[in-house]
Order: sequence, then structure tokens, then C-alpha cells
Amino acid sequence: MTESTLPPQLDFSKPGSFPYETLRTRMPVILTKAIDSLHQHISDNVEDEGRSEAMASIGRLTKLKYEMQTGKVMRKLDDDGDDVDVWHETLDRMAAQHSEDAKWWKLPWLFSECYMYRRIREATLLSRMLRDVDPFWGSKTSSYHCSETRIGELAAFVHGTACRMDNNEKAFEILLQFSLWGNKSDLSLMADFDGSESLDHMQASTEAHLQELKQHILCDDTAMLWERVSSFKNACVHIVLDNAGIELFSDLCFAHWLVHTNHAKTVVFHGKAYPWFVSDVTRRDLDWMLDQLSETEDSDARAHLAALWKQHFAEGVFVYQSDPFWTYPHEFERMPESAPDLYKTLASADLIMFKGDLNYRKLVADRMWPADTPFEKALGPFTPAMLVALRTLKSDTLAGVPLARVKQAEENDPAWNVNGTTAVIQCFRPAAAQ
Ligand SMILES: O=P(O)(O)OC[C@H]1O[C@](O)(CO)[C@@H](O)[C@@H]1O
Ligand SMILES: [Mn+2]
Repeated sequence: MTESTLPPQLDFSKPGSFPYETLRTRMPVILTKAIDSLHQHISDNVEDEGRSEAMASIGRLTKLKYEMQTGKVMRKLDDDGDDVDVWHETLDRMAAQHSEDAKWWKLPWLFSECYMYRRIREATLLSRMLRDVDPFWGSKTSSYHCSETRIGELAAFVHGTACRMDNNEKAFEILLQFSLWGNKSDLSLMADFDGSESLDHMQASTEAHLQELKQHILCDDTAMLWERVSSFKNACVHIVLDNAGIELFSDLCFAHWLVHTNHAKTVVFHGKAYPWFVSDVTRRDLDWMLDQLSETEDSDARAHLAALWKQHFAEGVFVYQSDPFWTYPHEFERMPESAPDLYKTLASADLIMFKGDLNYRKLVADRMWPADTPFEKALGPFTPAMLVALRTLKSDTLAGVPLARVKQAEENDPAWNVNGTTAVIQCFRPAAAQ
């Protein structure tokens, strides 16, 4: 298909649409919160001489908010980050394709949203006092603390039961589902477990709950995935991470199971090089979470897992990488050209797991595909290895789902595709892996 015969990317042309409301309401709120948090950091930590340059960065963000809200030009970047050329080339390409003057509201949603986070990065990079400050740190750490009970329960299940279950497939399915629903901010699994019951009881009630949640999975390729994973011995699995907190914890649990049942020898985690889309994982988030888990009592499953996982990272069983490509505004089909080494690394994987909504949008190029378009067709040329997308839906793009299923979901809940209550587990398996 040529660019002109492909469905267009999501944009802001329709008042009331989800992208439109995101730019009108949600993005300014996110920006205001980032400004507030940097402001707080300055008041608490920055002495007189550093204050004016830090405040100049706050001024840049206030200006950005004004530019967004009033449809001003999306200007080039002022910092000297290694990725500046990529951003400038993309900005030029976008302008040539969509609107010569590159104004806010005129370029596609995916590019515009990524650009906002890159401008936040610019503002922090340009101040010596702020360059290492994460404006979303407070919201990430407090969301972790809100999930601590659930994390404790899941840790007990993983440490105590999952790797010893007679039925490997069952354990795989449960942990896969945790990783999937971990992408929904409010993970309401194990709702009935009050800490006093046995692990068996907890497992039974969790299984019942997961069973109930299954009806909200619009396309479920778990069987295809299991067919592949069950054949693994010492495989190399890559997980392209999404959010910090309970989602990251559930991803680590899945990786733990892969390694401790000898299905995988190595799990490579791909995170972001700097704060991105509020809650996405950076190395600092990962290290902080491991330390939090270590600080529980010695007998706690969380402390055991943290010790083991730290050792895995030290020994290369778990590997953390943060290629700059993940914070480009690029659809993944651009990876072979834009990040050939990363593409080569992924092509060597036995399986790549893509977590979350934004990764899904980039997989299918954020186009308005008819929902029943085959997933493989929507992936276009991005087929490095067998891959699976685990996503709760928080934006309108979707492929690989029968129209009757979409209709049913719409009837149940008008916000079905943007509020994280429905999900997909979608696999692509190249001919060579069959
Ligand atoms: O963390 P996730 O699952 O990628 O969700 C982020 C998503 O949320 C949104 O901000 C919309 O709610 C999208 O822009 C983005 O795709
Ligand atoms: Mn995210």
C-alpha cells in the first residue's frame, strides 16, 4: 500500500473526538502538573544563583502550554540533545505532509503528543538545576504506593506458587493476564483477597476474576503464544516496557516465570531514556522499585524477589536497555531505517512483547484502520520476529477485531476503546517461526 491508499493517522480535525479532547483538556493538565512539580522542586532545592535559570525553564513550559492552546507553531528544539536532528527532520516532514507552518492542531496526534514530552525534556535539559529532575516522579512513586497491597499479593503468588504449579500453562496464563491488566492503571485483580486466606484460595479467587475479565479481551491469541512459549528452552525474550509501578512489577513477574521454568535464559527489558508519557519506565524507576521491594521484611516474598531480580540484572539474566528510538515520535515501521541496530537486536529475539497503548499505536502507525483489518496488515513492514502486543485500549486505533465484537463492546460501554476496560492480546508469527 502506498501512503495515499493507507487510512489516515488519528488527528485533531474532529471536535469532540478523543484526540481532540486530549489536546484540548488532558495535555494542558499534564503540562500544568509537570510545571507544578518542577516549581516545587525549585522551591525546595534550588538556591539563589540557580533559581533564575531554573525559572526560565518553567517559563518555557508555560509558553508551551500557551502555544498548544492557541494553535501556535511547533518550533524546533533549542537544546543540544543527540536526538535533535531526528526531531527536526520529522518536524519538517510532518509540516510538508500536513501543514506548511507546522501549527499545533494541524499535525497528527501521535507526533504532537510525543513532541510535547520532548519539549518538557528540552526545558529540563536547558537548566543545570533541572536536567536530572523527573517532573513525573511524584505521581509514579505515589501510584506505586497505592498498589503495594496488590503487589504484595502478586509477589506471594509468584514466589510461592507460580513456578511450582503442576500446570505450567495455567501459571503462564495467569501471569500473562496480570501483565496485560497491569496496563490498566487501576488493577482490580485479587479484589477478594484480604491477606488472611491461603495461597490456594487466593489463586482460586484470582482465577475466577481473570476468567470474568476474559470477556473484555476483544482478540485473545494466548493459545498461539503458549504454543510458541511452551516450546522454548533457554530462549531470549524481549519486553518493550510501558508503565512503572504495578505494570512493571507484573512484567518482571512474567519474566521471572519465564526464567525460573527455564523457558528463557535471558529477558531484555526496553525502557525509556527519559521521563515520557507521565508513567513510562526509566532506569531510575526500575531501580527505585527494586529498592522499595527490598525494604520489606526479610520473610516477605517481595524482598526475596527483589534480591533475586537484582542478582539477575547483575548477572545479565535480566538486561535493561533504553534505546533513543523509544522516545522518537516514530511509528515502529521506521525502525529498520532509523535505528538499524535496535531492529537487528529485536530480530534476534525468540519473542518480543510490546506493552501498552502507546506501543500499540506505534506498531499499527496510529492509523484509523477498519477494526477488522488483519493485525499483520496493520503492522505493515514491521515484522522483526514473533511478537505479541498486550494492550488495554486507551485510544481509538485498533486492528484484528471482528466488527460484531466491536459493536458489542460499544453497546456495553460507549467509552470502551479509551478507558482501559477492554484489551487485546495479539500475536504476529513470521513464517520462519511456525
Ligand atoms: O501507558 P499507555 O498504555 O501507553 O497509555 C498511554 C496512552 O494514553 C493516552 O495518553 C490516551 O489516554 C494515549 O495518548 C497513550 O496512547
Ligand atoms: Mn505509558
